[in-house]
Amino acid sequence: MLKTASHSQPNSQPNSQPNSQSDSRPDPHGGLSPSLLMTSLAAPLREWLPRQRWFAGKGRPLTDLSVVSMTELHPGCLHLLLRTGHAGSPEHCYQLVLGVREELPPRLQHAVIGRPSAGPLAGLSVYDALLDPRSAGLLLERLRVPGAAGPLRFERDAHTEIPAGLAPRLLDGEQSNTSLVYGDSFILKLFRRIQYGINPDLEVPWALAGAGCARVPAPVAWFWTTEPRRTTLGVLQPFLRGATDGWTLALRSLAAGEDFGDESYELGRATAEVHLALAEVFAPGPPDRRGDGRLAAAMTGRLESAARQVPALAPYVSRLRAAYDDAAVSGPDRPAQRIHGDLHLGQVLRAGNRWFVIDFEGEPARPLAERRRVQAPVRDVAGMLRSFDYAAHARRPWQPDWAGRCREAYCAGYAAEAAWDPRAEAALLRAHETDRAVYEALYEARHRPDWLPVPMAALARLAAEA
Ligand SMILES: Nc1ncnc2c1ncn2[C@@H]1O[C@H](COP(=O)(O)OP(=O)(O)O)[C@@H](O)[C@H]1O
Ligand SMILES: O=P(O)(O)O[C@H]1O[C@H](CO)[C@@H](O[C@H]2O[C@H](CO)[C@@H](O)[C@H](O)[C@H]2O)[C@H](O)[C@H]1O
Repeated sequence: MLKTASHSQPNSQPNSQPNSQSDSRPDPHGGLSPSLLMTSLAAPLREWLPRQRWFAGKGRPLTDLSVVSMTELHPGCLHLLLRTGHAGSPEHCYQLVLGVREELPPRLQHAVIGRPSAGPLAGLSVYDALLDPRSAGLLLERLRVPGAAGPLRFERDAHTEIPAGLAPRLLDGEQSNTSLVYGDSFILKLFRRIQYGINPDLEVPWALAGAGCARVPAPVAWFWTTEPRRTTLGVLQPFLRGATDGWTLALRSLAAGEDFGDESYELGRATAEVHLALAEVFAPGPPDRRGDGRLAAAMTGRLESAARQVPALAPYVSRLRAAYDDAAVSGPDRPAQRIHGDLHLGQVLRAGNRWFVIDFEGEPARPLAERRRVQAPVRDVAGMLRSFDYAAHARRPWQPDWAGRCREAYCAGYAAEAAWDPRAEAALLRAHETDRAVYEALYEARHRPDWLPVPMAALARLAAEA
């Protein structure tokens, strides 16, 4: 049984055994060194990367591109961890699965990355192999039959049956990562922007499943790399067939002029249930001691850093600081605990009449260590409240009353389950909402500049009220 792997003891070495899929040939890359590979790939990748939704360096010239690790998954299919650098910014690392063919058939034209004009791949077609059903199928096979390929390790929960040959399809829609759905039975999420270490999107659902929390789909297989250090790369979990995400449901409700109060109330209950389970399985931390000003200082630091990257924030900085200072008053110092960390309507799925919570990665722009830290549970509440505001903005004209009713109902549902009401901690909630909107401004500026006005409108409001 492989259940002892990366989850229950995230800092221990896993038990994976090489199997028949492991590369046993003396030179798995056929003489292709990473630097030689980049003589072919640098030019097409410079064009292609900035067009990807998950690429966090939009609008900033790419100064460096280098290979962190390179593994042949099967002939003509390379797994890459790629380091990117931008002048004056920290480096990022991305996961790519590249296919190489002489000619791309028409059905794969949408996956093309480029046709290198130099180096060992000159004249060949390079493409995103996750869009190729053959490579996607072979990836599932790797997970089904645990083992190693170069530095990559594939593991699974031996108790869950994963049938062979499930047909893959790429999940369409807006995503920060890339997900493949297999036979409507499983969904594999490949993390695109990689931060070294165990990803909370594997760690947290695994722990919650172990504690019997039925609000979260449990991981059934996963893969990770040993290079440059142990890092989660992808997670397979059951696909909730026929589920609809909260964002889609909220927009439908707005379009139909309907109330979303009952749904919001149930969502509040589901959030509290997950929080209670998290408090049970992960050790709590010392409360945010608001009185000592550390919380306000941390939020102010994030605001100032975001304002350096998003100039539109600058006019609001001094007023927004006041919202943080307001929170730095004495109040119930609730213990900090592991939370979702990036809770919004896109992270909740309703299947049947039940809400599920997914995507425990936390805010992708934050350092991994920070995302795995204990935080105030009110932060997740603030995230969802912001999401009602996003939905209300997505429908013209802006519908603040709809959002207001959702907020009240959501908090009431949370209070019914958690036995404390987030609304009773108004200043703290407001500070977290502001901090969250600052994060959103940074996220939108980097990934979806057209959406920047939504968090900016909230920040203008919050600043005016401060
Ligand atoms: N277990 C699941 N069952 C059904 N759909 C899922 C499941 N997990 C994720 N999804 C779908 O995939 C989308 C993206 O998943 P998510 O984990 O939020 O990825 P990302 O972090 O890349 O945004 C979700 O909005 C949802 O529509
Ligand atoms: O991709 P993730 O789900 O990990 O989260 C990131 O992308 C989200 C957008 O897809 C972003 O969420 C923001 O936009 C949503 C509407 O599309 C809205 O419901 C959220 O409230 C808002 O924060 C999220 O912040 C980001 O981390």
